[in-house]
Amino acid sequence: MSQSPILITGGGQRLGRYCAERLHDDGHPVIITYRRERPAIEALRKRGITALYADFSSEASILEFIARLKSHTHALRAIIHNASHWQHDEGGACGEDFALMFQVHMQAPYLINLHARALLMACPEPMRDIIHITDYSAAHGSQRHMAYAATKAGLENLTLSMAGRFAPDIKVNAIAPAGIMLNAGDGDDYLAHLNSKSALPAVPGPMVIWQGVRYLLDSAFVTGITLPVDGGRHVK
Ligand SMILES: NC(=O)C1=CN([C@@H]2O[C@H](COP(=O)(O)OP(=O)(O)OC[C@H]3O[C@@H](n4cnc5c(N)ncnc54)[C@H](OP(=O)(O)O)[C@@H]3O)[C@@H](O)[C@H]2O)C=CC1
Ligand SMILES: Nc1nc2c(c(=O)[nH]1)N=C([C@H](O)[C@@H](O)CO)CN2
Repeated sequence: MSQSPILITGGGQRLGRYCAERLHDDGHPVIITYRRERPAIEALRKRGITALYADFSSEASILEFIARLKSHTHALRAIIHNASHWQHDEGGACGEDFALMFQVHMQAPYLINLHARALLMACPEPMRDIIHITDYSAAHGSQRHMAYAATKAGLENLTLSMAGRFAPDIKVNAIAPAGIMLNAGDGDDYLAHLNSKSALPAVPGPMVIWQGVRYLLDSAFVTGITLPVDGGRHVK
C-alpha cells in the first residue's frame, strides 16, 4: 500500500475523478486539485480524498498552489497532470485562449514537476512517477483545435525532456487519449463521427485511461513514452 500520496490535477470530474477514485480504491492516499467547489468535491472528501484548490491560469497562481501543496505533504508517490482547458479555434484567433491552454497544459506541469521534484524524491517507495495526460492531436494536429493540440504537443515534448532529466529516480510518461468520453450536448451524429475515426469504434469511458495509469505506475522499466489510448485512430 502506498504511504505517499498521489496528486492528480483536475480530479473533480470525468477522467480525473474516475482515476482519483480508483487510486484511492487501490489504497493510495490521493490529493486532487479543483477550481470550483461543488458536491462532487465534497463527495470525494467524504471518501477520504484530499481536495486542494488550484487555478493554473497564471504563473503566480501555479506557484501559489505549489506552496500550499508543499505545506500539505512532504512526499509524493506520483503526479498526474490531467487538468485541461479544451477550446476550439472557431471565431478567429484568440490569443487569450491560447495563453490559457499554454498555462494549463505546459506551464503548470513544467513548474509543478520542477518544484515538486523534491517531494517525489522524498517518497520512500521504490518507484516514483509523473504522468502527463496529453491527446492524440498532439502528434497528429487538429484543424479545429489548433492551439489546444499545440499546447498538448508541448506537454508531450516535456515528457521526453523530463524523462531524461529525472531518470533513474523518477519515471516520466504520457497517455494520449482520443474520444474517451462525450460532453453534454454531443449527439448521435458526433458519436458516429468519433466512431468513424477509430479502428476500434467505441467511446469507452474513463476505465481505459485508468488502465493506462495503473500500467505506468506499476512498470519499473518504462519511461519517456506516450501511451496512445485512441482506438487505433492512426491505423484507420
Ligand atoms: N474526454 C476525452 O474524451 C479526452 C480527454 N483528453 C484529456 O484527458 C484529460 C481529462 O479529460 P476530461 O476529463 O474530459 O477533462 P475536463 O474537460 O473534464 O477537465 C478536467 C479538469 O481540468 C480542470 N481545469 C480546467 N481549467 C483549469 C485551470 N485553468 N486551472 C486548474 N484546473 C483547470 C477542471 O477543474 P474544475 O472542474 O475544478 O474547474 C476540470 O475538472 C484532459 O487532459 C483532456 O485534455 C484527451 C482526449 C480525449
Ligand atoms: N479538457 C478536455 N479535453 C478534451 C476533451 C474534454 O472533454 N476536455 N474531449 C476531447 C474528445 O476528443 C471529445 O471531443 C470526444 O470524446 C478531447 N480533449
